[in-house]
Amino acid sequence: MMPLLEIRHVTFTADNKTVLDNLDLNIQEAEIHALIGTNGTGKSTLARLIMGCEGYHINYGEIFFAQQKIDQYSLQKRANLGISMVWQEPAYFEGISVRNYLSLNKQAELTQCLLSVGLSADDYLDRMLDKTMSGGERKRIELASMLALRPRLCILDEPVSGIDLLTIKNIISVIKQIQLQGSTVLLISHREEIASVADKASLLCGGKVILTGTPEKVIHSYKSRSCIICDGRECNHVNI
Ligand SMILES: Nc1ncnc2c1ncn2[C@@H]1O[C@H](COP(=O)(O)OP(=O)(O)OP(=O)(O)O)[C@@H](O)[C@H]1O
Repeated sequence: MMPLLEIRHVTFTADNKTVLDNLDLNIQEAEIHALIGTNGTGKSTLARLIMGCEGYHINYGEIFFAQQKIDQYSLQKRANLGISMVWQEPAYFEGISVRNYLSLNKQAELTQCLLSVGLSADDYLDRMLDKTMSGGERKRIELASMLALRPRLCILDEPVSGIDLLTIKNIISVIKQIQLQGSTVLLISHREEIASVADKASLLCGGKVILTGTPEKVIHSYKSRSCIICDGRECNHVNI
């Protein structure tokens, strides 16, 4: 089966530093694929390269989405193909209410979307997504927007950072719900309880994907071989 997202031999250099080095990664349609790796190994950088963010152009390699080569496409064109992301740091949207941001017509759907992330429609629908809302609240609403938007590929970068412990269970079920609604999910997370909801996982180290397998296998390898040793600069694990 052809993967939905295919990253072939991607190299990315920033400030004379090779962040991603001949990286390969395949993500199959409808799977939740967790991407694991220590701080600074390039997980968010890879997400930005897939999205097509400003300043993020691959130096070498190719990125295919649904069999189209997308690595030269603009962010907008990729978004139109159905690639969407919840950022590690949730954004502010001045002048936009939660109701408009979620842009669903039916009140019942809006209510359900917010309930999924543990928020009440009565309290939140008419609030603004600006500085009057906390980071965790904005993050939850961004996650709810994936349920509303139903993108073909949903990239979640550390979906529970800033989320309180009591809400983490809701977020895990939202990730599963996003998949059930038909999205493929690239799930970036350090946290075992989050990564273990995935169908498959990949371990990033030294700018490369060095292992792909079940989340259990990849988490075990990550913990026992401790990528902290190589600190993302020089990988001792390439020969796993
Ligand atoms: N535009 C850029 N300019 C300079 N350095 C960059 C740029 N983009 C990424 N980097 C560097 O690439 C490395 C990887 O960063 P990235 O944020 O992708 O790591 P990460 O794996 O997502 O880390 P974390 O788990 O801490 O979120 C970092 O050392 C970062 O400073």
